Amino acid sequence: MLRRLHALPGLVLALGLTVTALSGAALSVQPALDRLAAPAIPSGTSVAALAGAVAARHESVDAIRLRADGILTVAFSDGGGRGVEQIDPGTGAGLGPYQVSETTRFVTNLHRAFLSGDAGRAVAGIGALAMLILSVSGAVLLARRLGGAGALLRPIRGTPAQRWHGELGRFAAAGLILSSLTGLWMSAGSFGLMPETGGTTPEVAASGGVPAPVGTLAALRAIDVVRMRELTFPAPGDPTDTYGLRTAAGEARIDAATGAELSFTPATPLDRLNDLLRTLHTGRGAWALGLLLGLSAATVPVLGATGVVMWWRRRAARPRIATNAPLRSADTLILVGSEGNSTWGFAATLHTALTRAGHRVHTTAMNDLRQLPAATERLLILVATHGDGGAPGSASAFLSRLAHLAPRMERRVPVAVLGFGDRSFPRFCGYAEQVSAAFAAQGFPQLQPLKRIDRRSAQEFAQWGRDLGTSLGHDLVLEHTAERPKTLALELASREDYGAASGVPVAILRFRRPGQGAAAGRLPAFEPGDLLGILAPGADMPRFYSLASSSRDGMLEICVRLRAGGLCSTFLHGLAPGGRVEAFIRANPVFRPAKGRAPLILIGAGAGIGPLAGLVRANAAGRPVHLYWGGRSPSSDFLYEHELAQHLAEKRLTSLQTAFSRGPDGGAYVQDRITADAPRLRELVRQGAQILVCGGRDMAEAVTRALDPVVRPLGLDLPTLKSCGRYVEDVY
Ligand SMILES: Cc1cc2nc3c(=O)[nH]c(=O)nc-3n(C[C@H](O)[C@H](O)[C@H](O)COP(=O)(O)O)c2cc1C
Repeated sequence: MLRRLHALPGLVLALGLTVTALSGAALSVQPALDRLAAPAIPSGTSVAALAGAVAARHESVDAIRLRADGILTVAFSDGGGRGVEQIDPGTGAGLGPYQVSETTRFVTNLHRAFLSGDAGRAVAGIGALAMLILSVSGAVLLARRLGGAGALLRPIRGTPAQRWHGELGRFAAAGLILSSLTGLWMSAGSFGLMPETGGTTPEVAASGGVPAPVGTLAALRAIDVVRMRELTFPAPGDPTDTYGLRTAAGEARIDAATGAELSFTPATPLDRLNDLLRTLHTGRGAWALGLLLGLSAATVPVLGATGVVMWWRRRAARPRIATNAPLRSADTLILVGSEGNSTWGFAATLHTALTRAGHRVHTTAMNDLRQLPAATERLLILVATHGDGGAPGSASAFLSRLAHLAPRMERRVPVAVLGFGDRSFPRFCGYAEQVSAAFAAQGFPQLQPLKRIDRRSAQEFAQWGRDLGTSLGHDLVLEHTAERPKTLALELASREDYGAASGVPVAILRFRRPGQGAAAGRLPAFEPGDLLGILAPGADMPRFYSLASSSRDGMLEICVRLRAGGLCSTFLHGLAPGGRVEAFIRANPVFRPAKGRAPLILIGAGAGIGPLAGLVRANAAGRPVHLYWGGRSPSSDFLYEHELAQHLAEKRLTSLQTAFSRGPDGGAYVQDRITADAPRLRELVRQGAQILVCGGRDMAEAVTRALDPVVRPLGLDLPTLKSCGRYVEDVY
C-alpha cells in the first residue's frame, strides 16, 4: 500500500513535479544573488532619516519598502511619471530603476502556475500535495528497508537505480517535505482556503495640521531601518491621511503633522506564521536555506527517473496472473514470497489448477496482505528463503504485518506454508519455518504441515499438490515446468588448470560471446561478484558461479572447482577452448565494495578467490585492499599467483596473506592468518574497512569465529557490521 502510495503520484505527476522542482531550484538561487548584490543596511539609520533623504529627491513618494531579499526600494511619482527605484540604505540615494527581470518573472509564473492562471495554480497546489506524499512515504519506505528510523544513515545496497534513488532521497527528503508543506500552505492561502490574516486597522483621527518634514517625525525617528518592512506616505494634499509603518511586530499609523503614533495594530500569530512559511519556502531573507532547498529540488528529476526504472523492473519481473479473482470474493488466497521470481511461477501453476478445480483464487505478494475478507476460506503461502535464512523481497514486511494484523482479525482460517529453498544452505527454508511458526503462534490452524521444496523440485511440488487436493476433497494435479531463463551463448576463450596434484581440480575459465570483432555479440553490464548462471546440457536448474571479471574486461571469467558427481562442474571441466555454454548473468548487488576509499579486507579460500581477484583487478584507483586467501598447496593451487604479484607492484593490491593447508610451513588456514594479523585488521576496521568474504561455508564460519575477537575490542560485532553492509559474504 505504502509503496503504491509512493509510486502513484510520482508516475502520474512526474512531468509537472519535475517542472515545479526545477523552476523552484532555479528561483532558489535568487535570494543568494540578491544578498550579494544588495548593499548592507548600516545599523543606527532611522526610518525618519532615510525617508527624509528619499523625500528630498522626489516630488511625491508612495512607499518605501525593505524587501525580504534585503533590497530597499521606493515607489514614487515625479512630474506625472511613476517609478520604482532601488535606494542606498545608508544615504537614501537612488541606485537606479528596480525591476524584476523577465526571466525571473517567467520562472516564477512557471513555478506557481505553469504559466496558466488559476487552473495552473490549482495543479501546482496538487503537485505540492503529491510531493509531500512522495517525500514522506519515500522516507518511511527507505527507513523500513534499512531496518528502522534509526538506521536511515546506513549504506544503501542494491542496483544502481536503487542506490541513487535511496541516496538522493535521504539527502533531499527533509528539504522536499519542507518545500511541499510550505508550498501547499501558500497555495491554499492563494485560493482563500486559509483563515483571513491581519487584524482590523482602527479608524484614526489625524490632527489635520500642516504636515511636518518626514525626517523630523518622532515615531519614525525611533525606528531603525532594519526593522522596517514598509513605510507608506499620506496622499499629498489630504490632511486627514497618515503615514503607515509596518514592521514584523505590526502596523502603526503616524500623524503627518505631529509625528505621534495614533494607533498600533499588532501582527497576529497567523501573520507571523505566514511570514515564517514564506521565508521557509522562498529562502528570501534566508539565502543559505534557499540554496539547500534548491539543491533538494534539483534531485527531483533524478529521483523521478530512477523511481520509474525501479517501478518498471518490479512490474516486469512479476509474472501476470491472468485469472486473478477479486480479493473480496476469493475463497483461496495465495500469498507469494519471492526474490528471483521463480516462486511466482509455482504460484501461477497452483493458481491455474485451483481455478480449474472451481475455486475462486486470488494471488498476491505476501507484503500485500492487508485483511482477511469474509469469503477467504484458506491461505496458501508459497515462500522462498534468501540471504542467510532471511525473507525474500516480496515478503520483507510480512512478519511484522502479520503480528500487527492477526490480533485484530476475527477469524482464523487454515493455512498451508510451502517453502522453497536449497538444501545446501544451512538454513534450508529458514524463512518458511519462521512464517509457519508465526501463523501457529497467532492461532491459525494448519491446512497442511510445512513442506520444504529443495531446488524447485517439480516432483516435490506435485506431491504437495496431491496432499493439498486430499485436504480439499478433490484431485489436484500440479504440473510445473520451470521457466528457463533467457540465456546467452558463450564460447570458452581460454582456461588455466590448477590443483590436479592436490586432488582438488580448479579451473579458471574465460568466456566471450561467439564471433570475431564487431560480429561478436555485446556483453551485458556486470561487475565482479555478480553471478553467472550456467545451464549444463541435460540440467533443468542453472548452477551459479561468481564472476571474477567485469564487463569492462570484455570477457566473463569464473573459477570452477570440480565436484564429485557435479553435473555442471564436470561439464565445465571437460570443456575445451571453442566449446560453448548456455548462460545468463544475475546481478548480486549485495556483494559489492561500498563506495569511497575506506580499506577493503578481502577473505577467501579455494575457488572463492575468483570475485576477490576481480575486485583487485578493478581497483585502478589504488584504494587500500588487503587480501587473505587460503589454498591447499603453493605449488599446484596458487590461483592468480602471477596476476596478484603484478597487482601488488601496481598498488591495486596493498597486501597479500596466503595460507596453504599443505604448505611447507606445516599447514595453515586463512582463519589462522586472520588471528595472527588481528592488530592490523582491527586498525583497518577502526578506519571503516569493509570485509568481503567469498568461498565455502565451512571456511566462512571459521572466518567469522576468527574475526569476532578482532572487532569486539572496538565495541563492534559481526551482526552489526553485517547489518550496515560492512561485512558481506558470497558463500556456497
Ligand atoms: C543469494 C541467495 C541466498 C539464498 N539463501 C537461501 C537460504 O538461506 N536458505 C535456503 O533454503 N535457500 C536459499 N536460497 C535458495 C532460494 O530460496 C531458492 O533458489 C528459491 O527457489 C528462490 O526462489 P525465488 O526465485 O522465488 O526467489 C538462496 C538463493 C540465493 C540466490
